[in-house]
Amino acid sequence: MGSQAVSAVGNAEDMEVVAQIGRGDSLEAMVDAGATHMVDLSVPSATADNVAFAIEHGIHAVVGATGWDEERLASVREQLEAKPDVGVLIAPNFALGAVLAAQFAAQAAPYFESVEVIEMHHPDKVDAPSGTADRTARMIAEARAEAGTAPSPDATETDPDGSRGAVIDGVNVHAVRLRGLVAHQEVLLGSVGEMLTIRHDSFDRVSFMSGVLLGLRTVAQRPGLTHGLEGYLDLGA
Ligand SMILES: NC(=O)C1=CN([C@@H]2O[C@H](COP(=O)(O)OP(=O)(O)OC[C@H]3O[C@@H](n4cnc5c(N)ncnc54)[C@H](OP(=O)(O)O)[C@@H]3O)[C@@H](O)[C@H]2O)C=CC1
Ligand SMILES: O=C(O)C1=N[C@H](C(=O)O)C[C@H](O)C1
Repeated sequence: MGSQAVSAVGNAEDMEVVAQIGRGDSLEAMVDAGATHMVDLSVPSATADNVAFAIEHGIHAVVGATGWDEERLASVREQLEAKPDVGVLIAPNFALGAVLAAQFAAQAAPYFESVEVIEMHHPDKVDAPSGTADRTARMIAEARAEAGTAPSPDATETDPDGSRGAVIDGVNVHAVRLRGLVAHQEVLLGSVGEMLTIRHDSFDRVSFMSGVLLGLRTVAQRPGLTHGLEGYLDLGA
């Protein structure tokens, strides 16, 4: 993702790559190079420190790396209080279709008795479930709670090996890791006699790059923390 982003930014007429940082490199290289924006596509164990450094140095941050829970997001909001002009976008998924699919799933979720999320990725991915699935499950749970929808029915009494997946805010999330895959997600919504499937597929990592560029072009005009690329899109109510 980092290499793809460097190419995408390098090919954009209104942007310039001034520094490329990998594991073991000093973040000071960004400051020395006069960077105004940072794209973080590192790993869950590194991303929070990278963002803290960017905020401290007044650098706008577009973040695609996963590993952002409520506690970390709250910490970013707190750091931004001292830097009110700095913008941070934390986007679990930069692909437009994935952003829309999560929105559609949340919209549909209150109308079905059951809902579960299945995310499918390449086996080199270090985190499970995906940031996208985590975010989708939370959006679904919020929509169902607001509508007063009952929890999905589930008569399971024994599951010693975790076959029912992770449960995020009451929504079961299943993670598949398979060679050949890139990034895919299905939300299954069921009621008696019917099922709606909302599926998105990223077949190539190029699918994420227009979102990275949109983030870079917008983040400075949106001080504070934005969680999810949908915050920069006009998707209606
Ligand atoms: N938001 C989105 O749309 C998308 C987000 N992602 C997320 O982006 C992240 C990267 O994905 P991907 O490129 O597939 O993963 P990779 O593992 O291929 O790349 C991660 C890179 O980060 C480097 N790295 C590790 N630690 C640090 C550090 N402290 N500082 C700087 N760089 C570091 C790694 O270096 P080394 O090789 O030396 O370990 C590696 O080059 C993941 O969290 C993934 O979930 C991925 C796709 C889309
Ligand atoms: O690691 C990946 O590949 C991806 N990571 C992000 C996630 O965890 O949601 C986005 C996309 O699914 C690809």
